[in-house]
Amino acid sequence: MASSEEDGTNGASEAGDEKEATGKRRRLGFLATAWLTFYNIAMTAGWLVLAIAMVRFYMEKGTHRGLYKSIQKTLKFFQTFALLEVVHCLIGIVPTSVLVTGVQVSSRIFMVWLITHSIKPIQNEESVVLFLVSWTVTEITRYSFYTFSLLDHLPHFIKWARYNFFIILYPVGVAGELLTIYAALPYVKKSGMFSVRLPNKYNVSFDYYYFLLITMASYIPLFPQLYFHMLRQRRKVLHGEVIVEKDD
Ligand SMILES: CCCCCCCCCCCCC/C=C/C(=O)SCCNC(=O)CCNC(=O)[C@H](O)C(C)(C)COP(=O)(O)OP(=O)(O)OC[C@H]1O[C@@H](n2cnc3c(N)ncnc32)[C@H](O)[C@@H]1OP(=O)(O)O
Repeated sequence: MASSEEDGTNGASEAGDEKEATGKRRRLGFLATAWLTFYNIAMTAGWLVLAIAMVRFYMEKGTHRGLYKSIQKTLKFFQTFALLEVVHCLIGIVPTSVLVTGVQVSSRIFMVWLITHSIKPIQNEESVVLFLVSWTVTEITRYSFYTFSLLDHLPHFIKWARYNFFIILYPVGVAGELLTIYAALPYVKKSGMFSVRLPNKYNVSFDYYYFLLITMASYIPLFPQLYFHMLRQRRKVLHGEVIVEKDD
């Protein structure tokens, strides 16, 4: 292998990467780096456990029916734990927008707790498998990307996967979520769950059925914002474009 004196490039670029990585670590500080490394390893492991459990269930049962019930505890724990990512943004230990992360995490928490946990008749819909598989592949990729980045040993495939898988997985996952909410509408309308009717002493009414319709409509303006954010990140990381993010 040519020595750095001969080509003057390998050594310089490697030194530059090392300096940038060290700078990033220094910028974060030891405690933040240690916490984020632990957090990302734990989340990678959690979503890997979920992936293995889903594959084993399907191989043993040959059907998706009952799959959600078999993995719901793991899903609820690790997806709820992801709320910490909003805190990471708020305290500034990750450079992500609070708004972007907040919308992403709230949509997941909404799907896990206010849809699939709360509306049992839709737990065996194929659309649930659609978003579960999308989420799982995405999160294993994303958290392992963060882990390897913090450890300064980022495999090229992980970096490539982080900024390419979402191109397909994001729309597929959103389709799964919207189809699941749509499948829940008849039950929500008939049961009147989570709704408050007039007259009541507070003189306030709330209809969960119409709330779900509004939530589905909110995907139209909100999802493209997240998707374009990822495309900007992709251009920045894979093509070295300098992206000046407007202050979110
Ligand atoms: C009450 C009802 C509410 C309902 C709300 C409805 C809203 C509906 C609209 C929204 C619909 C979305 C539905 C979601 C569906 C799916 O997720 S389907 C599955 C596929 N999904 C994806 O591919 C998206 C995955 N999500 C993300 O990537 C993130 O959540 C993100 C916030 C969208 C983008 O992440 P971001 O962090 O901005 O990009 P990165 O390039 O990964 O990171 C930027 C920099 O930050 C560093 N960083 C971030 N987190 C960490 C961490 N944990 N540890 C260490 N470092 C971290 C990262 O390293 C980058 O650093 P730099 O390299 O220095 O930039």
